[in-house]
Amino acid sequence: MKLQVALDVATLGDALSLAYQTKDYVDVLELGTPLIKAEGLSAITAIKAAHPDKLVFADMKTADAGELEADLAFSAGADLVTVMGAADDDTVRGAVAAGKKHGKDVVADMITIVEGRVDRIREVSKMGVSFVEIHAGLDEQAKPGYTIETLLEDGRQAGVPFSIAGGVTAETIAAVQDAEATVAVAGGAIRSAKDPAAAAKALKSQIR
Ligand SMILES: O=C(CO)[C@H](O)[C@H](O)COP(=O)(O)O
Repeated sequence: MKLQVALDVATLGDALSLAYQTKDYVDVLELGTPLIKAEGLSAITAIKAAHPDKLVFADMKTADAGELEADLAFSAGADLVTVMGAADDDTVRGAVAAGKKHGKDVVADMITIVEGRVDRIREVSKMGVSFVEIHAGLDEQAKPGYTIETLLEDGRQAGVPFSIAGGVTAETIAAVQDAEATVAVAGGAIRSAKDPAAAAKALKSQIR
């Protein structure tokens, strides 16, 4: 299982700093959606230039114009780009077409889909995405009673490659691996730690 750090910060300076602190322990550097909105696609280019040996994940969360938006992100240097799993099928297929053109990967972000998530995961997988991100966003996580277990259960059922995002911590990462996720995404557990490098190292050390 790979470890992905979500650089959920609002400035390129903060993103470069967090990436630098955690680079020895993570496989994938994710530019969070707010970062891309704040700094633009050139932030993707800057992170890739600083870390050419890492996979750079642009969390575009594209909801329309899939081919155009994915093409822009890949052209800026992204290795992986997200499209909303809830988007129109043609949006997903468009993003996949851009991925094929660049020889890179498209990930369907299943955020906001709760009911019928496993069915939609299987549908988008047939459209050619490389894997799905089973994801509870920050707002969903803040609701009372949220547990990562609902994400893991859908991953076990889906029968396709998946990542997990939404509350991956030192306490939950072992369960994420047991569910056979291909990638664990950690944002707050690293970003909000007193020592982000130590937090990333602690997560990585639990990956078998
Ligand atoms: O994409 C995101 C929000 O839309 C976050 O990067 C992702 O949810 C990470 O969450 P956490 O901070 O719980 O690890």
